[in-house]
Amino acid sequence: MATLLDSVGTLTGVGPKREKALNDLDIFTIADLLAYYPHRYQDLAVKGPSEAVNGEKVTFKGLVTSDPVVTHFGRKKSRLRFRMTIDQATIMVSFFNQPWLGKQITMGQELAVYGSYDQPRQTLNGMKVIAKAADDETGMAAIYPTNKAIKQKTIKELVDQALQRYDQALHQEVIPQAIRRRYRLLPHYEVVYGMHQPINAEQAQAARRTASFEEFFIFQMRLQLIKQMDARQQGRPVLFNNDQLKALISTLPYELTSAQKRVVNEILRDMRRPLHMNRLLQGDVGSGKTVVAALAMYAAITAGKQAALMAPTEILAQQHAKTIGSFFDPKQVRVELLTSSTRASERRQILADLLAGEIDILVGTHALIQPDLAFHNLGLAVIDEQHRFGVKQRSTLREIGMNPDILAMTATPIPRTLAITAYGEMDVSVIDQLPAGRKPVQTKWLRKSELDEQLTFIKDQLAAGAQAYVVTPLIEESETLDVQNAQAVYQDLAQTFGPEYKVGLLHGRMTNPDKEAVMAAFKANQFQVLVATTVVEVGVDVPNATVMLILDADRFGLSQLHQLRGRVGRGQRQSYAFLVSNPKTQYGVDRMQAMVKTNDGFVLAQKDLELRGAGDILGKRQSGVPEFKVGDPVADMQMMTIAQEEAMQVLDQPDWDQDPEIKALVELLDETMARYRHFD
Ligand SMILES: Nc1ncnc2c1ncn2[C@@H]1O[C@H](COP(=O)(O)OP(=O)(O)OP(=O)(O)O)[C@@H](O)[C@H]1O
Repeated sequence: MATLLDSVGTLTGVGPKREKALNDLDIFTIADLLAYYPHRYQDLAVKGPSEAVNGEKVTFKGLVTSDPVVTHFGRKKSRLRFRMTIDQATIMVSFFNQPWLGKQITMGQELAVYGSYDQPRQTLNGMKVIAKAADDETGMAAIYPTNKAIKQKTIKELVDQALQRYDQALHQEVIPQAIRRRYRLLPHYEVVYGMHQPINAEQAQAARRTASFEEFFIFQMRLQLIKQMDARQQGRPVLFNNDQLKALISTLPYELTSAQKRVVNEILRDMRRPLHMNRLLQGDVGSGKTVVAALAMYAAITAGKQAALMAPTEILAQQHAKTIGSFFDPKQVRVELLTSSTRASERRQILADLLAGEIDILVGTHALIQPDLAFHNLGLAVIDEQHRFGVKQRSTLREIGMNPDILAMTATPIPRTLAITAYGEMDVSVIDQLPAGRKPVQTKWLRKSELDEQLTFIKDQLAAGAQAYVVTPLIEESETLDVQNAQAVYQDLAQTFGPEYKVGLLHGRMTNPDKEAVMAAFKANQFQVLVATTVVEVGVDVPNATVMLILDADRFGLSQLHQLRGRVGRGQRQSYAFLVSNPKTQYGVDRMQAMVKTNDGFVLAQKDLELRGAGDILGKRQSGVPEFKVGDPVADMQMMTIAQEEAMQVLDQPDWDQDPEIKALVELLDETMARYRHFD
């Protein structure tokens, strides 16, 4: 029987070559083709000049009342003009650069022309001649996104063919009726027809609304299903020793904040359950995520398991290994660091000890997900700065790591709706409180001309024993220029602050051991000013630093600026962030003002989301936010939230997939489930 999962290759006129071209547009099945919606429409409804609006695109139908005249200008440009009488009115029609039309148009002919209407001049700037426009014809011509190998016309014909052949199948529903009623959504076949062949703009819009919901709903059903399957599959409780944990907590140099205590409990509850943990730990910069991770790892150790922590950069891996090591008695808990710069002999030893179960915690970078690396008994994997690792790495981790519990940490506050899109399959814990005694960072925006004055202020801070970061921006994506710029700033400031104070330099072109050496020296206060490119962006922790000076601050996104600012204000002293910039646009001004106004990462992330979109918050390359074809998860946040809630409720019903009414949905998800099983 024909189903929507048939290959597009089954359509007439689709040979192997065309099929390949369709595949390039992500069209594999009939369902994909029918979900390949137009991105806009041309209103082809025939109108008279009296109904037409100036500047609007219209179709006029009338009699050609003059011979068409072609005028050439230059070598390639031309204009074709003729008069047309429509009802009682006469207008002039022009076509630019289509001289061949002159041969097809003759005086006395009935003609329909689509174009844009200039009312004061009574002219129509023609775009296309419509062959057989009947008076009663109404309609919108769908315009599809295409590639070189596939033309508009081809897509249109294939869609028409599929609509005819698979009409029956379109009567199966994607969204359960109760949900459709609740949100006044259209039945599926009306959506498909309304998207591809709408009669008017209103119908197209109504179809798009339901189509967006369908897309979100299917997406959420997939995520929630994955979550369910994830939870069902692994059933190994981590039976930790509460007394040992309490003992460790009592040795910490500070009291945990109540938010830290709450999330530790959330994590421990997950770990103890015979289900697989997949949890995201969110906390604003400096909120104290590291100690939470350390406690979770220790819990695994008391249960006789190992733990791993993956960081996005070597500097961070190094720092984490140190901090985490400092929480434990080295005789009881062995922490090792493994990065790509670990020496071969040392690496071999680590691998052997890891397999023998002699290492309790392994901290590292991507170097941790190598195929030759095997744990004796990995119970928990902590992934820092989650969004820099993709879903793929997460599954590799599964493959090599015997499917441990996963705790992902991110310092980038993610607005809730974005979180349910990017991390919908994870449970989320939020540390929404900073350790006591922190003074909010004072942020000031200054023009370049005011910089010298501030340097004096910074000098005073250094005199009081504090340290300062100076950050130089990315210049037009060129690392060489970045480095040159950072070097120039470095030399400049070495003059300004020297010889009393020492200045260091850190940039992306340095080798990892060099970077580490610089960071370690800065942390040890061997120099007081660190000039750096954005390599210091995430996670670096030097509590004695109280000044963050960011040059050309308008080149950074809000979330990035907030991350940078988060490098200071980590100790008891008052800290300062100076944003130096002369923004050229209102948008730049808005961003500087937002930074001055609030210290709340969530507020800024929300603002960034509104101003720049999701990719910028989560990092362009690995945003983790899936692309949507029809719906816009930012503009339609509320709809996404509803889709998630409804999807969860559907999945809560035991035999939801037996409902014959939503057969189309079940079929779509079957495929996902199969694919997912294949990964495991
Ligand atoms: N409960 C607490 N009381 C006092 N200080 C704390 C507490 N928890 C953590 N700290 C300290 O706060 C600083 C920030 O902690 P941590 O480095 O874990 O932050 P983070 O959440 O990882 O932030 P970022 O994402 O900015 O790196 C550290 O110097 C840490 O020692």
